[in-house]
Amino acid sequence: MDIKTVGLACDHAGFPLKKFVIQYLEDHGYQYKDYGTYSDMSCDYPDFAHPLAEGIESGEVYPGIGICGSGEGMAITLNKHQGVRAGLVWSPEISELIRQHNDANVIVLPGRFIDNKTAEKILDVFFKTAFEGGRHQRRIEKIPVK
Ligand SMILES: O=C(CO)[C@H](O)[C@H](O)[C@H](O)COP(=O)(O)O
Repeated sequence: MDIKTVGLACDHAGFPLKKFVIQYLEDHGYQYKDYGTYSDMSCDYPDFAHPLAEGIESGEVYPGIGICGSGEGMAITLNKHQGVRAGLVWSPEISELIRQHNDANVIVLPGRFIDNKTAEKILDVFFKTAFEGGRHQRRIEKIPVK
């Protein structure tokens, strides 16, 4: 994938894993923009998911990484935006598939259910995997609500 500035968003439950992800991005030389939250104080994931989605839709960031406890709240909110294809990922295999088949522009991680090592493997695969196009292009074109 053609990485520009990586967009980040999390809630309090995703904050510990986001700190690890930021270190990962810095270690690999990736630029990033962090839409918050910036601590583990209890907060509401939509307040950070919507700004990330808007950053994806405007082209300010690509790709995005969303993190909350289960990943579900982030994924549900991000996918309300027509320009976002966010995939919830818990294994490297799913990470590969959301790029190959779904051309996901945001990866969502369940911060309370994966460890740092697994997150690292998931991100390695996400960043290096290309969209396959073909039949999958036809399918993603049918996703937006007319
Ligand atoms: O959105 C979620 C669940 O679908 C996330 O996992 C949240 O991080 C979680 O709900 C936060 O829970 P908490 O009890 O308020 O810490």
